Amino acid sequence: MTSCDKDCDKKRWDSSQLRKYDLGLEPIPRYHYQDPKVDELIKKNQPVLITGSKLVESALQKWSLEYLEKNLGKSGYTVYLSRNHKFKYFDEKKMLTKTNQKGVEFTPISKRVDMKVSDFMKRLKEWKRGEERIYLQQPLNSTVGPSIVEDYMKFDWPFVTSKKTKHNWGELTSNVLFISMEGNVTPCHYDEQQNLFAQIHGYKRCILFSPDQFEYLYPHPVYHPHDRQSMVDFERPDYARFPKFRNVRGVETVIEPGDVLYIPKYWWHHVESLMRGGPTITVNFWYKGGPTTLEYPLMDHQKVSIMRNVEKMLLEVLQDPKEVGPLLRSMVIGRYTEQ
Ligand SMILES: O=C(O)CCC(=O)C(=O)O
Ligand SMILES: [Fe+2]
Repeated sequence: MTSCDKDCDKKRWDSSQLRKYDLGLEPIPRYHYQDPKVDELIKKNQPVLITGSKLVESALQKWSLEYLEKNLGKSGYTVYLSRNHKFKYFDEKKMLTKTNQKGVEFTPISKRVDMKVSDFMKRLKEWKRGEERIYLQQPLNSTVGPSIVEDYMKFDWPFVTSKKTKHNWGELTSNVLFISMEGNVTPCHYDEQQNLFAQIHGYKRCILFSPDQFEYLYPHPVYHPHDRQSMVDFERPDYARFPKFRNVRGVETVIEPGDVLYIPKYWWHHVESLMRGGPTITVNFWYKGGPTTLEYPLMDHQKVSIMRNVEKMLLEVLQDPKEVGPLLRSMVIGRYTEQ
């Protein structure tokens, strides 16, 4: 990764702003948006950092915190609160409640609240060490004000639509707006959609792992509220429990305003707003995967999808998440394992 420790015209960030992990990482390739290598990589479902595109140019200079506060509108926005710097996503529908007996007993470490943008911005500005950290994550919808609609319409839609068409993606499902405090971390997880991740303000470090790293990253069971998230805490890996994590291999980059990172579906990603780098603003473009043809040998993400379906089916027939593990163990241990 090109750090800006030295030899940079303008020192934008340095490696002391990156959190430290014991991981084997290579750089993510970066190419100008007109370089044919971009589409070669996307075709192969490989990540690529796309530079020089005009995708969110209409927002680049304009979308300051003040502008967004003034123009996002008065409705409530989804904000996560966390006691530490980690914002590990959880699916409330998978939590055990009176009306959901199939759910898992679980106490989330972060909270989801509805907040007016002005309250969020006030907390962001006045935040002091020791207070809960905050992270706004909300799909852009029709309640945003007219100026934001205008900026949005001026995004380079021909650019993203040509990617969608060329690579046979499905429909655009959402554009999530992320407004983060410096130092916030979205821990390692994968999504089931294609993602063009467009940086608008500040710097984010993105660490990605291929779907073939499944067994090194130990995802929570599918029925768990932390479905699609790694169980490994990158800062204090429990190697006794997750021994294969020592062998995980990934790629990384730091994105800056104007950069667009292609995060292929089922690729794991860990995202951190650089420490002491100020707040960050990102908009993603999430596209459905599109139709898949079953060609053999299967691709690694297709195997992950098969595993997800097996887990879902077992819960469906067993009706109790506690029974899924024992059944899988008695099916596999000693029969499909060496021991
Ligand atoms: O920017 C972040 O913190 C997380 C982004 C992410 O996970 C996504 O766009 O899928
Ligand atoms: Fe994600």
